[in-house]
Amino acid sequence: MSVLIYIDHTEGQIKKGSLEALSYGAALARKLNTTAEALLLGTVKEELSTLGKYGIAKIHQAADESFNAADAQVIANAVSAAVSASGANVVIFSFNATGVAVAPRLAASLKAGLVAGAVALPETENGFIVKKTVFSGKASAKVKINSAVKIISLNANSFGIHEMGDTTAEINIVDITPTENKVKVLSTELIKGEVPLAEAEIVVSGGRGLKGPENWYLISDLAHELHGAIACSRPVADDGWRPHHEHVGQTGVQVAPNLYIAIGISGAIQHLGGVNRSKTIVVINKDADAPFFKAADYGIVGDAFEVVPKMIEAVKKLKG
Ligand SMILES: Cc1cc2nc3c(=O)[nH]c(=O)nc-3n(C[C@H](O)[C@H](O)[C@H](O)COP(=O)(O)OP(=O)(O)OC[C@H]3O[C@@H](n4cnc5c(N)ncnc54)[C@H](O)[C@@H]3O)c2cc1C
Repeated sequence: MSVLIYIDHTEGQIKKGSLEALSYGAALARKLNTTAEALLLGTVKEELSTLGKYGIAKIHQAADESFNAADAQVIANAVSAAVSASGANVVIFSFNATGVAVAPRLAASLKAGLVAGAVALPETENGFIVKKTVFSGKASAKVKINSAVKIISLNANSFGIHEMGDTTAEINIVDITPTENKVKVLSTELIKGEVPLAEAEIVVSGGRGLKGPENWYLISDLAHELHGAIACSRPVADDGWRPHHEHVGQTGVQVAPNLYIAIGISGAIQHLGGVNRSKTIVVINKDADAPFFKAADYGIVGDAFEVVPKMIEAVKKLKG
């Protein structure tokens, strides 16, 4: 019996959301009086044993390089094998693209109950009850998992990353080989020079209040100064001002940065559904009654064309 946390990675780097999942899994293991173990499929640049500082006792690694580009079904098959071998009864994923694709497949194969998008540690006094957000973050629900193996995917920024001290994790190389890929990724093209939106710590986002694509320099200049990613509301992408991969919201990319700056965006529920997991939200809008202010941590009522250049200057001054 143990808690097994799946370590997600890209380009040789462990994703920040996985560090949060490790912290969450370790806290859950302490609550259940058991051990926290982690699973890495493929290879990363980091020294794995240092992940002990998040409270992880043991890391199982299946180091076959082809896992680095495996599809969700292959990963689910491998995690399933690791769960059987380690005897884990709780499996934790990040609620990101990998978690969304892999966790349900694993649940089906293990006949396990899954709660996707958890926001707190489970209550374990009377069963195993997990709190999650529903209706695009407008409400929360408590879900009881009754199956022997339980799977949770954790919403970003809902638990935090917690270091426990300089403990070293034991590394256990496991003999799990990838099953055959049903699909094959022939090539991937990374957009160069841009901070990837879904992983960004800071996102600067613009809406129809910017009036047109010719004014987008306000968004890109601020994003550049803050080393942030650029995003937009859906109508901005629909009107062709910006590419669709930058559109955030219920029907676009879901983001959970430390800082989300919304400029000239009204704050419609469909937009908020994709950004309300951000740690800090700053809203700049000339309409004091814009709904976005209700979701904001900080708000500036003002004209973007006056406020944003001043912000850019202030950031430059701070950096200088
Ligand atoms: C099924 C469905 C799914 C949808 N999915 C999404 C989604 O995923 N993402 C999404 O974003 N939308 C989505 N929408 C659209 C959503 O309902 C809103 O229409 C959209 O978010 C509004 O975009 P906006 O805030 O940029 O524009 P507007 O609603 O036009 O708001 C512009 C804002 O800019 C402010 N403003 C104007 N001038 C200035 C200025 N000079 N300085 C500062 N502020 C200024 C205004 O006060 C206003 O608040 C969806 C809609 C539907 C029906």
